[in-house]
Amino acid sequence: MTPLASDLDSATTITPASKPSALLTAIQLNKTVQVGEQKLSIIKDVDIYVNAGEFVVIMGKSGSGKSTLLALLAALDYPDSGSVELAGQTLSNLDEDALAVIRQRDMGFVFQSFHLLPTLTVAENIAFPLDIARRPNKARVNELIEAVDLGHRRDSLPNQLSGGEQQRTAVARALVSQPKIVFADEPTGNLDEQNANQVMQLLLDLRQKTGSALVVVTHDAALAEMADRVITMHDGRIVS
Ligand SMILES: Nc1ncnc2c1ncn2[C@@H]1O[C@H](COP(=O)(O)OP(=O)(O)OP(=O)(O)O)[C@@H](O)[C@H]1O
Repeated sequence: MTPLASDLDSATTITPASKPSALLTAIQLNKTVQVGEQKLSIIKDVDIYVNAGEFVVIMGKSGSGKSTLLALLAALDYPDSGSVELAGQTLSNLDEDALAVIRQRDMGFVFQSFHLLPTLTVAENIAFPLDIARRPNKARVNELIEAVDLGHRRDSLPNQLSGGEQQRTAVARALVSQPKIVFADEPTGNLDEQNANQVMQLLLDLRQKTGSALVVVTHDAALAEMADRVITMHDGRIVS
């Protein structure tokens, strides 16, 4: 049977070779905020890409726009203009419900202030991304609890944990569903040096096992040395 023209079209356009190779691509991102009567431009013409499995660090002075950029890349905030694409899907024009599905399925998050659910135990917090995606997996949760060395605290609530233990829980939660990409905003910012090193090492070890890409905003030069690529921001722009 002769193929229809539309079949030929789709066969020629959806080949792996024709897809962009980067996992995450942001093009010409701009973001302004209203401060009193003034519109302040805080992200300016930012182009960025992250490859699958890559570890990218975003550095820059306080106020340079790092956290805002991370929020735009993770589709936690909308740009004024420009687009963000994850695994070939444009995020910038999806509604909140569609974004929530993508965040659950493809993304993990680690924040400076841990953001654990206060009424859930360590084990329940770690299981949460799998449970809300209706893919419960006890064995995987147990594996992650052991990997972050919290077997003895699995039934504790977050307020019964030290800062390091809370962040180790958050790291396990971020990676439990083997997301395509993990975003971390100052993940070691609230920890002493020893705990910071331990949390970072766990994040890197787990990321290696899952193959997830990792984008980290940090002031930590030691962390930047471990990255595949360091992006430096100044006044809302990428300068290197
Ligand atoms: N909602 C907002 N309203 C007004 N100004 C904002 C808002 N969000 C961010 N800003 C400003 O935008 C700039 C960039 O902020 P952002 O938090 O992204 O910087 P940062 O590089 O992450 O800083 P830090 O290292 O201190 O966390 C700052 O000058 C900040 O004050």
